[in-house]
Amino acid sequence: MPELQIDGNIIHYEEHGEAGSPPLVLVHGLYGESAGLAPLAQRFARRFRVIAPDALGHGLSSHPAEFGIEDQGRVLAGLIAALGYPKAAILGISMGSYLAAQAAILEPARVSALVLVVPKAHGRTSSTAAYAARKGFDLTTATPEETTAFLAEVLWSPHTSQARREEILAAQLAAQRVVLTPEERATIDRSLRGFDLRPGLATIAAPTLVVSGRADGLNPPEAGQEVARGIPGARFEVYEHSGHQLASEETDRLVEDVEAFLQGRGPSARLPEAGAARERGHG
Ligand SMILES: O=C(O)CCC(=O)CC(=O)O
Repeated sequence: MPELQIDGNIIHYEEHGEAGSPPLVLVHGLYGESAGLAPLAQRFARRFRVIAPDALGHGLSSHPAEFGIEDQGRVLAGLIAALGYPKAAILGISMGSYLAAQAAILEPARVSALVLVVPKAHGRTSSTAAYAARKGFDLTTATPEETTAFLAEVLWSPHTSQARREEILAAQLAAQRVVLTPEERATIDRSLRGFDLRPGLATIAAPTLVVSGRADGLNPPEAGQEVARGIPGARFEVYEHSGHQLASEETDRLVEDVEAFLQGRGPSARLPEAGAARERGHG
């Protein structure tokens, strides 16, 4: 499994699709990892070279004792560079959208386009921690099964059938390679405390598509709209049948919308010299 050293940390990533296709970095959500996005990555792989990293503190990447979303943003930009691309599109889901936007703010030259799915611009904590605190649920000690079952209420829209919920849950749990310890979960929670993208949003030059789910109980459409309003020229879509987790037919729509949105943005050719470095990185 490929990995690279970025800013002194090991970053594990998966790749899907043809090596010569335009690059698309796919970033997972809170407590997630790249493997959980494999079904989506494979769909984007028809048109893109999909690079799906495990973010810092997640999956098989390094688990530093402390980090923040600025570190995560730099890692995403560093990964694009280390793979030999001058720039790449980034699609982030939920927490992944915070990290993607942060990368575009800190390293604008590395980001050709942004797709922010169920984002928010700021928070005293993660939306999940805020929700859990309201309900008196301890996220740090709960098992992945307990957490997902607990979050089902806000993750899925009323349109998502019970069968579909169980299917998604089973796939997510099956894709989990690393079960986070309570300390690791607490570190991830701390990494999102007090984050505020608002001052940087106006500096984002990359063409941006923002997608919210109408029934999202974690990051509602108003949160997505705030993000879209802050980014010059951003396009904002609300998917009517989705919650925080996109409905299956609206996952199809996301793939189509993103393909259409990114089409014509210009593939980012790989730099020859950095491409050589990449081969070494694989070794
Ligand atoms: O709690 C947050 O702020 C982000 C939640 C998240 O990333 C959940 C997910 O979609 O994996």
